[in-house]
Amino acid sequence: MATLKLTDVGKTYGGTVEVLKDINLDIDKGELIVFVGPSGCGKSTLLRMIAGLEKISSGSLEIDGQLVNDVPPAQRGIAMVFQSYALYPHMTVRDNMSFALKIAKKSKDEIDASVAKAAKMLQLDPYLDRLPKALSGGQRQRVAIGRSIVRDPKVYLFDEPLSNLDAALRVATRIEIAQLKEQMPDSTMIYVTHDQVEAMTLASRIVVLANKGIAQVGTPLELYETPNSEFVAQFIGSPAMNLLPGEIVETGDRTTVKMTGGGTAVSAIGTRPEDKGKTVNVGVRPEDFVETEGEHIYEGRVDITEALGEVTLLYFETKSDEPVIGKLPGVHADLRGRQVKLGAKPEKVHLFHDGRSMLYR
Ligand SMILES: Nc1ncnc2c1ncn2[C@@H]1O[C@H](COP(=O)(O)OP(=O)(O)OP(=O)(O)O)[C@@H](O)[C@H]1O
Repeated sequence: MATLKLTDVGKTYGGTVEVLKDINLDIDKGELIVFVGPSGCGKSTLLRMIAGLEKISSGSLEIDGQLVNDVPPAQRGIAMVFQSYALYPHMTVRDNMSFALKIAKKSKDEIDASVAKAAKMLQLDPYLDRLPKALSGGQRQRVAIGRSIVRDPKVYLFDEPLSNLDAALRVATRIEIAQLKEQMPDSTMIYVTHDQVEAMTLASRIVVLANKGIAQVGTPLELYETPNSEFVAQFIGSPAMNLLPGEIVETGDRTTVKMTGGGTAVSAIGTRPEDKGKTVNVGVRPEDFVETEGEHIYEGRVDITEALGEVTLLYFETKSDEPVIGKLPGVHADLRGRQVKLGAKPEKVHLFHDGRSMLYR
């Protein structure tokens, strides 16, 4: 349905507090874009500017090629779903879902057809005559989503829609949102969340916001496999990517790093002759460590094990404050106290210089 184009978008509150600057982003029709980033980085502000609930301080926002900076929210063809469902408590589910269409003076037949279609998509048929208080949190959120679907908006905006739900309901409702998206392949959706799993599973592309701007945009796997900075590397993935210091001793198609703590890392990221001698952080994801007899990136003792059922987290002893964490499938409580040497495949060894990935120079 709709494309969005943000050009040099910025937001300053009260003329002095700059929250966002130079946001450039093209969103294609049918995409589900997820905004993530540390608390206070401006995710909700950006969403609210797109919705028209917050004024855009600088730059331009186009929806389907039309400049909408000064178009009021109701005329942008956008529907927003909040974490608080904001349902009318005295109205039935049916009336809640019909309300906007009644205000828009649609015919009864049209309203009934739209509500029936949305109710079917969201499996709300059995609850249409109930009041919101007789629904679970997940069902209420589905009604809130249903209320936006009946309006057939060009763009759906979700501001942490699942954050009031308990863990099990979050999972169930997340899957429903994914199914809903499949049923509406052309709808454009933008979704703000704190939850890594929601971001990784729902997004066609993730936008990582930090330091007033966009740190990186990419598919979930692009961000996971080729983060452009230490920040993104450590923000996406849990536990975070390990970073261990070292110095480049050999450049070329493959790069060899002498580790400060002893040992050697080989990365498949290529470097130029002038990179020799540069200090770097070697990045390895917890699940990419393998025990080795040969060249190692880390050598030390397993300090603590955390068996989570499907995986065990291994916390290795370190001399610095930076933790070194490994992740193994299955239960391995017996590894505590063991002395290990860890390596990783060169394809899994990231290199960062001055906080930036050497892959992106
Ligand atoms: N009306 C306002 N006036 C002044 N500053 C504001 C206003 N609204 C938000 N801010 C500030 O703008 C920044 C971004 O807020 P925003 O709510 O967009 O962040 P967020 O990334 O959504 O945060 P969280 O993840 O905690 O919800 C914050 O530092 C916040 O204090």
